[in-house]
Amino acid sequence: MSTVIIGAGHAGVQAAESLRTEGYADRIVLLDKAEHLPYQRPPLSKDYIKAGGDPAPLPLRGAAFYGEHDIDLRTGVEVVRIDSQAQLVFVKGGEPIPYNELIIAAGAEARRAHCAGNGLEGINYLRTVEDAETLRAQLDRGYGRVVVVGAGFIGLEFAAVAAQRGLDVTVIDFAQRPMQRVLSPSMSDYFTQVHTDLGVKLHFDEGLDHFVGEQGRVTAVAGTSGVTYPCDFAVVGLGVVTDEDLAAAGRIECDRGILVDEYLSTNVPHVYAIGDLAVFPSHHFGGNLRLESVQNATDMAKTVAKTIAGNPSRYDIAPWFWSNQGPVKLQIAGLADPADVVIERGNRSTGKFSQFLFRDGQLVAVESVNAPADHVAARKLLEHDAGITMEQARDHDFDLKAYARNLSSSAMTPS
Ligand SMILES: Cc1cc2nc3c(=O)[nH]c(=O)nc-3n(C[C@H](O)[C@H](O)[C@H](O)COP(=O)(O)OP(=O)(O)OC[C@H]3O[C@@H](n4cnc5c(N)ncnc54)[C@H](O)[C@@H]3O)c2cc1C
Repeated sequence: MSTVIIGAGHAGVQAAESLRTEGYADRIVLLDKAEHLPYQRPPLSKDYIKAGGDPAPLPLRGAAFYGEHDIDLRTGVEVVRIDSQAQLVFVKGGEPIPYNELIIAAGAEARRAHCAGNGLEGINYLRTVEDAETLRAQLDRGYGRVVVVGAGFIGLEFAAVAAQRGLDVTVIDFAQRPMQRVLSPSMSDYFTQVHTDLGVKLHFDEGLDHFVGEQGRVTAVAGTSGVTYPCDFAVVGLGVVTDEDLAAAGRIECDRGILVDEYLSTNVPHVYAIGDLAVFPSHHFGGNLRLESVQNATDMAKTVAKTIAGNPSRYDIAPWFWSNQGPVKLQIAGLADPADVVIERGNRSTGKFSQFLFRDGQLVAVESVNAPADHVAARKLLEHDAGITMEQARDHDFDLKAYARNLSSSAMTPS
């Protein structure tokens, strides 16, 4: 008997560990096409590219961990095909590997810019440690102009570091405001100010039209408004795409990711999908959802491990996320919608506050700025479906921490 895991990222490594924690005693084979010891991605747009940042990517687990847990980690091994009838995975240049249970945890790739000039030198993405190394080398010069395409989390995290390191930073996005897809409008406004204070020039309603180059290297980014932004290099942060080919060839259903049910099972028996590539039914969202976060990857991994170890478990967790941008640690619990009613606690002028978001009178999300205690309390509330009322949120004497503490406790660790 064996479980094969495709992808040794946050989801795959956690799944392997959790299988052992849950008492799974059979063989675990963990495959990754990257050559590295599996590493953490979030620092790549944060501490790793700061001045004097970590010399090497932070490993997800120490090198000894895999042997100690009898996990057969094979790096530099790319899965090229799944035969779900014969229960085999085919790898590049190697023998097919049989499985009894298969977990697909292959993550996602940075979405490429499809426009004229996209093959020029100096156009960068930020997903892997190789990408981060290239960018770090540019940042180490400590000067120059960079244009960031995309005001999402990764683009803005990079922009903040680059500005703090003395570069001239411009960000363009076809959206109307920073992190539009995931933040309330008033929190976006706050981040506009944060980045402006750092010296970042933000241009919204400005799509990427094409890249301009000389002698094979990018020299400017042309926006859809007709304005051209000169640069020495560019960073593209347009989100991610999942590789559906691998799954589709194995007759596994996909729709902008691999479709799973609440047990994280695909339509094919004994095949599960977790992490960035899994599209799952969410009662917190009220529909199908695909999330790109460490919380989602690790919690899905823990859930699927329980099921495979003989304790079928549903995945139904209130999502949470964090992002570091300049002086701000943003933490989000739940999922915001632009139409939500916002109640602010704390004072944004102090740089430490939270926004409580209500939909139809129910608490649905909390966005916290440098307020980790609020975030931890919010996660507890949302996890227990024990939202506070709008009156309580407005009442600054209401003791949120005490209220959350009194809810039956569950394992929670602030990131
Ligand atoms: C720069 C950056 C900053 C981020 N910051 C944050 C943050 O602050 N907070 C947060 O919550 N999230 C953050 N994220 C998102 C978070 O890192 C992802 O949600 C998380 O990595 C998803 O884990 P995963 O295991 O699903 O995918 P991944 O971590 O992408 O792992 C997938 C693995 O599968 C391997 N693989 C793919 N295809 C194959 C194949 N065919 N054969 C073998 N191996 C394969 C890949 O090499 C990879 O190692 C950040 C991401 C990036 C890139």
